[in-house]
Amino acid sequence: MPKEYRRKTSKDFGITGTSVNEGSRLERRTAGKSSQICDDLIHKAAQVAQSSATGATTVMDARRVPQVTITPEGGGSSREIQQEDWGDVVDGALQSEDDLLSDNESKSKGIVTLEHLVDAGESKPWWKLKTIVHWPFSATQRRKLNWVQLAGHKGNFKAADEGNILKKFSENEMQCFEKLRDDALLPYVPGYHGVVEKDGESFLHMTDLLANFDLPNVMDCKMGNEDILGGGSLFRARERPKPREDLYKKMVEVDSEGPTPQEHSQRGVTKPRYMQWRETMSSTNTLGFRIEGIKKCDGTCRTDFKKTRSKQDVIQVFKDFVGGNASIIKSYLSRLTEIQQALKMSEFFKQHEVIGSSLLFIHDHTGNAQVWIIDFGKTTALPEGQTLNHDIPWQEGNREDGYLWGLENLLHTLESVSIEGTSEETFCSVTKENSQTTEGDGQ
Ligand SMILES: Nc1ncnc2c1ncn2[C@@H]1O[C@H](COP(=O)(O)OP(=O)(O)OP(=O)(O)O)[C@@H](O)[C@H]1O
Ligand SMILES: O=P(O)(O)O[C@@H]1[C@H](O)[C@H](O)[C@@H](OP(=O)(O)O)[C@H](OP(=O)(O)O)[C@H]1O
Repeated sequence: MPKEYRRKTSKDFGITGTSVNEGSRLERRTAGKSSQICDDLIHKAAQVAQSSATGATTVMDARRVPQVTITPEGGGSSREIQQEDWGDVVDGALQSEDDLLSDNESKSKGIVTLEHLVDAGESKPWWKLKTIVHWPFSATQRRKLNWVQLAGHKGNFKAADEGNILKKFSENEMQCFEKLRDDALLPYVPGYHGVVEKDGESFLHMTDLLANFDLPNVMDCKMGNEDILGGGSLFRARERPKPREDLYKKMVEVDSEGPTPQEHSQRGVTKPRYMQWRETMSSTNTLGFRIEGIKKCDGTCRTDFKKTRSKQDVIQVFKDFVGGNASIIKSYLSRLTEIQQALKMSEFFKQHEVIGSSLLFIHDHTGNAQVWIIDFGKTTALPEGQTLNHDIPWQEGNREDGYLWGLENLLHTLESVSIEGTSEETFCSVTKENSQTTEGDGQ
């Protein structure tokens, strides 16, 4: 099932939020081998329901890996996760949409060429606009776009009119954009221009954040944690998840000792297990954010940050990303502080579990440096009257996403970059090869 359809249905999962735990902070643990993590999870799972380790933590404190229990659909009592839950091969029908293997080759790792959906036929009404009346689209505007996509699947985005892009439709994301129209976060999210439909396929029409930059440097930082059993993707795979070979291969590529003996023998890893492993290997569990990918102005791209975990590692990546430019770091810090303030004022943020969202950092040689909040595909509204803190640890049922905790750590990390200073400045010269748009395709 295509990802967009999976997303479309996510609102229908009947997510039942329970009381928000305002209380304790748990220490997150930075574990070594993921096999140890898995064992540890199983041993510690019994403590989850009553997990009440108390004590204030400072922002940069490492926290404990969230414990996992598997909750039957429709509520009911939780049970502890068992080794076989991770490794159970399910016969017959697929148990979850995430059991479907995703094609790793289709994951975007940097520069992509965005195609237009349009056909040359001027007389045909290819575009049916749902929420905007006028589509200012002429043949001369139909350029292919050399674009930067640091996460998600290739093909999720299409070129649109000048300065805009189309993203495959997701109900969650559309609802978020609609609500964000009147929210304090509006200046920090891509401009949203409605839903566009063509041949039964829908897209979100939004601002291309790269459009005002010249040879942009781009970084995607994924914020917060997955809600292991909540509105996030693991929710969909919680019941007897099926081991996936593609995830097993991705795990082995990073750490051959990552899989447990059972996972090795079945050559499969379930999605919840993989996602937890991802969080533990990267800085998500220790800092509340992780770097997903970077594209630099020289055209080079990196998405191999799965093991970038310590604060010092992250500092190093940021230093390299800004190429020694202290004023860029200063601009980023100031923009992040604004975002932090806006988040604290935002009604939307209070009422939503923000999962899998990223901060997109963009700067260029002119000194222009901005940060935006992107990707609301897995962001879900809480039940009426419920709100989140976003800075307390996740526990089953509390749906806390750790977003503000991650942001605070991100600010501290950038402050450290600023204090430590940067070595030498590097600049990019404009070349035809890495300029953003290519010639019109004549359609
Ligand atoms: N409005 C935008 N302007 C410029 N670049 C964007 C914009 N939205 C997304 N991107 C780029 O596309 C990448 C993927 O975006 P996004 O996370 O929204 O896609 P996705 O398909 O929902 O990803 P995932 O499957 O990981 O959730 C980002 O890392 C960024 O490089
Ligand atoms: O970053 P990685 O290591 O490549 O791992 C992917 C990443 O965690 C994505 O967020 C996730 O998509 P969702 O967020 O949509 O769940 C995808 O699941 P998928 O393989 O089921 O698409 C994972 O494979």
